[in-house]
Amino acid sequence: MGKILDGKSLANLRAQKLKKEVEILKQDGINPLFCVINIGDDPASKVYVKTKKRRAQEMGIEQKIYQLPSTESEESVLNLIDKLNQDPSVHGIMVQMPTPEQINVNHLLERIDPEKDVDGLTPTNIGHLWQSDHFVEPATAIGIMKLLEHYKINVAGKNVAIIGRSNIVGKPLAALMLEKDASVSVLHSKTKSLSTYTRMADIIIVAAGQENLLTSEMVKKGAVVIDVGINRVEGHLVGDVDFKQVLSKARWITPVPGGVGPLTVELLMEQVVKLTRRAHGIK
Ligand SMILES: Nc1nc(=O)c2c([nH]1)NC[C@@H]1CN(c3ccc(C(=O)N[C@@H](CCC(=O)O)C(=O)O)cc3)C=[N+]21
Repeated sequence: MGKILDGKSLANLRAQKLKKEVEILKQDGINPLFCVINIGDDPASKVYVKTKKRRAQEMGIEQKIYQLPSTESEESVLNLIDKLNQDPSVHGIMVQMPTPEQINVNHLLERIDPEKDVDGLTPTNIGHLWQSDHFVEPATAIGIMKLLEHYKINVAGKNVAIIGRSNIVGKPLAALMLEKDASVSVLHSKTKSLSTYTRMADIIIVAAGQENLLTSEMVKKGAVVIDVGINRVEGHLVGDVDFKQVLSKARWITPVPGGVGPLTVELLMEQVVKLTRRAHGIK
């Protein structure tokens, strides 16, 4: 029987420390300010934005939400980003994904000042990530690394299988795993035999957005399984892993909810504070 990697508890533990850091900054007259741009009315995005807002409030971080209509032009979002880049009271900017189809998200990311890039997704910061010289990292990917570290799960020399090649999870996680000396396979919808890779893997990360994608036959006994999936099924949340079955085969597994999700939000808050300190030349 596997054990639970409790992302929610780790997020709360880290939040206690972060809250104190924010208090100290505020005593020095520095108020961390985080701006979220949400374009359109994707219901999942609205939930995430609200979750972040609540978390920011708990931390004493100010968050401004720019809710734009689904018809907003790319040009006008670029103008908003320029304005936030130039505003010295703004420490962090993020664009909630996905964006509507008239908008090329890469154009938006290119425009964000890398020093205000809370998500670590600007081309500059992705370059830094692959050069192993980074100061902000995509939140989900770094959250997973912190979770493994907290439970003393070493990745060096391990076979790591990542299912999903997104710019926000799969690719940056591959960079972070390589940096820690893992042997990484990045798998995706065109991979011929997923289980060939996953059965060899000591650590499996599933970030594909497909319910029950990872079943117990695909998992080596004693493996570590990290579920990044968020699927709403009949009003409740499930991940990409057949949790019940895989729990009995794995040594460690993350639940959904209460696994990677809360850590993603916590790491975003930490990056806001990190960028705030950096902007003010602290440490
Ligand atoms: N630019 C950008 N950066 C992101 O980091 C980003 C994004 N776009 N677009 C969407 C994804 C998804 N994401 C989540 C955040 C919180 C939970 C979370 O808090 N999940 C809770 C449950 C929340 C609920 O009940 O709905 C949990 O798993 O326990 C999940 C997923 C951030 N994302």
